[in-house]
Amino acid sequence: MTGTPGAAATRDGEAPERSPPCSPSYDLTGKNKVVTVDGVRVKLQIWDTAGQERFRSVTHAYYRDAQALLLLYDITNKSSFDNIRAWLTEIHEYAQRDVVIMLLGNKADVSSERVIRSEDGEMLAREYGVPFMETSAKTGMNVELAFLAIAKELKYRAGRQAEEPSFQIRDYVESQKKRPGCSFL
Ligand SMILES: Nc1nc2c(ncn2[C@@H]2O[C@H](COP(=O)(O)OP(=O)(O)OP(=O)(O)O)[C@@H](O)[C@H]2O)c(=O)[nH]1
Repeated sequence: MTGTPGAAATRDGEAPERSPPCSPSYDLTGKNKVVTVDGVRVKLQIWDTAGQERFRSVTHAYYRDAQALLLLYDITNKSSFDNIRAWLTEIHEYAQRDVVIMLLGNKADVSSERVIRSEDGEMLAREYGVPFMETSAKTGMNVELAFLAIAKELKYRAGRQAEEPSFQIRDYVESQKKRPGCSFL
């Protein structure tokens, strides 16, 4: 799932299935996930696209109707990071205009093999105006937060009341995310 829309989330509907990755302890791309946001259960249907080696063979139908796309790169793999721009261009062309996009730099636990600095991820995210954080499917760092932030955004959009203060997903992620190297995950 690296260098690709790692997970596309819709709140309901049909979606292609794909086996989840086996070894990491936390699954970024399980099929369904229910997240409780302010007492409301938001069901996310999640599907994983092919990896970078199959870049461009992914049918647009995979993400055309998605309400949210998690774009993952691997912090130990430069080409996965370089692919993100191409994906953002694709998404701009084919995805829903108001799709929620989040950029994730995964494998944050393997700092010894890091080739992409956090700042590079942050800069790219800023350029495209999307929230960013580093994650680890192995330790679970920021994994729940990624889904919670998406669920909060989708819930906010679905039930927005005029007097309700607006939910800013980027501010929320910045305030909640853990940085690699922090002793508390
Ligand atoms: N250390 C570490 N390993 C990870 C992490 N996430 C995935 N891996 C490992 O990286 C390898 C590839 O994981 P996948 O999730 O299959 O990668 P992928 O990019 O989805 O692969 P394709 O979608 O099939 O191209 C596996 O050996 C995983 O166990 C992580 O956060 N930390």
